[in-house]
Amino acid sequence: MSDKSPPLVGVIMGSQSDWDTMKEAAAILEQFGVAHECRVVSAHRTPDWMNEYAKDAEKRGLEVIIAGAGGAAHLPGMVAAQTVLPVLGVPVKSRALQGLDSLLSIVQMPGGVPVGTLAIGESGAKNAALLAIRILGNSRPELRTKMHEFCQNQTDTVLENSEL
Ligand SMILES: Nc1c(C(=O)O)ncn1[C@@H]1O[C@H](COP(=O)(O)O)[C@@H](O)[C@H]1O
Repeated sequence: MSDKSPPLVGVIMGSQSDWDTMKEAAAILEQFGVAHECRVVSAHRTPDWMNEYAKDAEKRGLEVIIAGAGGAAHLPGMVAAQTVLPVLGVPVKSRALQGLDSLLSIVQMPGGVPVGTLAIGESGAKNAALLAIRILGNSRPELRTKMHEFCQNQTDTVLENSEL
């Protein structure tokens, strides 16, 4: 994003082909004015880069990592294994199995290595960003206020359009 402040949220994904899904997370972070970075990082294809990214994240000032991947989606879990930052996993919809493979790869972590797993696809990406902002909002009153406004607007919009 154009903001020069250091990123608080890292949005990473296994492939450029995941961007159509993961851009929903970036859009929400943009909307709330949360400094973030978006990177392609793959446990399978760029394992050394993934290790470096996960290990450096905390000292670079990141506070939450959103990791999206499809198919054999090992990225969120492998990143969570190498950082104590909260990791939110987004199962990207796969062509062969519609994302069920991605979901099961991300959600069944062994006890001791948590990944907060979201829904498959774009809703999951959007909610991952909203959850990241709720986490950041615990210590940032301005984000807490914006989250109250977001929820109120959402409710108002539904109520205004409730007559069919
Ligand atoms: N699941 C992973 C990982 C990983 O977990 O490290 N790296 C790439 N991929 C996934 O492979 C799918 C197909 O990738 P391509 O479209 O590049 O062939 C993507 O959804 C990506 O997340």
